[in-house]
Amino acid sequence: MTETPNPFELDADTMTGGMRPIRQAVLALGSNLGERFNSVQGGVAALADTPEVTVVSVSPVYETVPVGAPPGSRDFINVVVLVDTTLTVHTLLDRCLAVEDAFGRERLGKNDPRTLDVDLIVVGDRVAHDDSLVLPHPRAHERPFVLQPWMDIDIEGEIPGKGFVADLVRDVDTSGIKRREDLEILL
Ligand SMILES: Nc1ncnc2c1ncn2[C@@H]1O[C@H](COP(=O)(O)OP(=O)(O)OP(=O)(O)O)[C@@H](O)[C@H]1O
Ligand SMILES: Nc1nc2c(c(=O)[nH]1)N=C(CO)CN2
Repeated sequence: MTETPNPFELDADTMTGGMRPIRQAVLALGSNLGERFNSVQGGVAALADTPEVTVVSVSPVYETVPVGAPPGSRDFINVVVLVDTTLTVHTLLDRCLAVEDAFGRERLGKNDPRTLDVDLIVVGDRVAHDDSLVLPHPRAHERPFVLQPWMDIDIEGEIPGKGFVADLVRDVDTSGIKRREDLEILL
């Protein structure tokens, strides 16, 4: 006889069946080398194509003065993306790195010009601190090119341990970031 499972009853199978919670993650994409907008557009499309990742929202496009980059570096194109995901944080990071590679990312010196950078800013309230991953991203709270686009699409955004994005953005200099009304990421 087959039994209809009771969805309200948690049994051992339910607990060990590999189900993972859906978390909202915030990702920041940037490019200051090559076809900057095309790389960011392609990066967002590749994330949207990822199993177990649903893109919920994409920010307006910003052109931003490079922060901490070698002299002569070109301005960045930056966007922020909100996703829902059941991937583990390390699988999500691996996917971000693979998307960077697919768009010709070369890993040269710190902050050297790059075709595509995909950073994990927060993943739910997960905290991580290992060799490959730090969450929340340790510099996001001081980066206008992350905070402003994030606030545009998530007025209640928060960096655990740092505060609300709407408050943090008031403490940074946003004079180096300009919205590109002529550009829009399409899904
Ligand atoms: N939250 C995170 N998001 C993305 N990469 C991270 C994160 N935490 C740690 N890393 C590690 O950082 C490594 C180097 O990343 P990358 O060279 O893209 O740094 P960056 O984006 O240039 O600089 P920054 O970390 O200041 O944004 C990655 O291989 C990854 O393992
Ligand atoms: N404007 C801007 N500056 C940066 C950026 C970026 O995406 N935009 N990324 C960096 C390292 O991730 C370092 N500096």
